[in-house]
Amino acid sequence: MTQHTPAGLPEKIQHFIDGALVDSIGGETFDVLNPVTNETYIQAAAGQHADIDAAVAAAKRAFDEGPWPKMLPRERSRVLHRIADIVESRDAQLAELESFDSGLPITQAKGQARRAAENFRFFADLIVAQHDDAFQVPGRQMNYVNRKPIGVAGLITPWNTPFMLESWKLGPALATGNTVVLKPAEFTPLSASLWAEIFRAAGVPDGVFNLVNGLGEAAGDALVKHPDVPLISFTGESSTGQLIFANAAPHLKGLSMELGGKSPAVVFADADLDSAIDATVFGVFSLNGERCTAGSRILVQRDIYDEFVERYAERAKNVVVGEPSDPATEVGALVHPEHYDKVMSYVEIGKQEGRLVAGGGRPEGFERGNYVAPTVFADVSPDARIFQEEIFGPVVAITPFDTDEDALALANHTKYGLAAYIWTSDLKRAHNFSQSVEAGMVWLNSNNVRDLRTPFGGVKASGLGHEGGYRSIDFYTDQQAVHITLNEAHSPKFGAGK
Ligand SMILES: NC(=O)c1ccc[n+]([C@@H]2O[C@H](COP(=O)([O-])OP(=O)(O)OC[C@H]3O[C@@H](n4cnc5c(N)ncnc54)[C@H](O)[C@@H]3O)[C@@H](O)[C@H]2O)c1
Ligand SMILES: O=C/C=C/C=C(\O)C(=O)O
Repeated sequence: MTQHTPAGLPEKIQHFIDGALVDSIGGETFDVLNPVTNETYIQAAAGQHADIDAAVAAAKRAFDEGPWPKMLPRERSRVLHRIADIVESRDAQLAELESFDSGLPITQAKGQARRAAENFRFFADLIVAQHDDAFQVPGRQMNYVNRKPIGVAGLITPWNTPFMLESWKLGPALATGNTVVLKPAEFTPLSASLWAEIFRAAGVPDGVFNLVNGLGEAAGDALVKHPDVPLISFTGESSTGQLIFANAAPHLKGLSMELGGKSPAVVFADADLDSAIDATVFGVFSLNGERCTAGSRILVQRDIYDEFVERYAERAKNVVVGEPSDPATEVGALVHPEHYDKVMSYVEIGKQEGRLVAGGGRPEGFERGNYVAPTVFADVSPDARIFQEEIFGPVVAITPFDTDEDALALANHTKYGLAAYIWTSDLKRAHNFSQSVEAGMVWLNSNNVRDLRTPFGGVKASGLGHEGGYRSIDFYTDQQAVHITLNEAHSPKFGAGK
């Protein structure tokens, strides 16, 4: 298998601080691996405390002294629209880079930049239309809300769909007038470099957007602990989220946490089975299974269980595993050998815990690279590790249930609460189930499609707060309440005598 290498790879990956591409102050670098060969294909600057200090200082200066937070919404909006236009025009290039760096199939990497662009457009339009609350108490007082950017936002992002997930934070943080320091995931730093070029070309002032690459324990940790960074928006594993929560506590920072998941797809006997199978196969094998909202536990009503398992396993065996740049590929290479080892360890655990009906290891004909055959375990008990723990790869657990109550209990029997998918032709059941299932997002008889303006987030160990649309605007702004007395007659007159 020959791998297609995208044109225009940079020589190295640098930080972008105060409008300039720079190496780490101490010259530290780390290796970035190609997931198809596991060879180092590029070096990236490894940010340390001092690099984060420099980036935060630039962002703080740009916030305190620069034009960005003070610009008229109309002016900032124009810049954001220019960003969107450039991002959109680079969809094909971005898809190639993303697929090469992360191992995502090229067909699934395509369109992500367009989605990111749409997100910028939404916030560009919203800040122009934005109005805030005012509460009148006639003849007595007036109260209104002053919405203000907060300062330097620290954005920490994961390696699955990196560019798009970065855009979910960059769009609203910048639209509302904050300045930012982005620390992208170390497994996939390539696409984030594009932001530097894009923001520069769109006319974003120096220091407004800063990028520091590096490991979570060094660059990420320094950003979280920096006293001049009042906001941290984090997407990643729940365990990392817990650590960040603790590290941010001494500063009482604003936190938005989009964390892991082990989302149930519940298939009732009255479901449209063809559509349910299409969606549940896509739900865990798209994006290589490296998807926070993956439907990685499928709960199937007993009456249709055997048929479902049989049909599902057949489909999984037919999913095309291949080189990420091949347009026929449906599942590519996992992002990194460390992650591959983790996923493979769960495949072995699954063989002890469930009945293997598809996959179960490396697909035939793949001697190198992080390839895992789409793997399906049936008859998985609810206390099994592969039912409870996020695998984040092309591995799914199927479990039977009898009644609606059983289905709900199984769906909620996990520490996570990100997404839930429900398949039934009974609408009342679907809506009742949605009300009781512990999930931040529910899809009813639906594939994983959604509008980016809706709130995105999880409950329980899957997160804290929501991103998307107005929720993001609220996170990235202070809403200062201003109160005015209109009539002194109603004011207390302490000490003025009777
Ligand atoms: N809920 C969501 O919106 C959503 C979306 C995508 C991914 N995810 C989750 O992300 C995880 C996969 O991503 P990952 O493996 O990159 O997650 P991760 O937690 O390992 O890393 C995420 C980011 O945090 C940084 N980091 C690591 N340790 C840190 C520390 N001590 N201080 C500060 N930063 C630190 C990393 O360098 C990286 O940039 C999965 O659990 C997945 O479910 C959630
Ligand atoms: O892993 C997270 C990626 C999810 C993508 C979406 O939910 C989306 O594009 O709406």
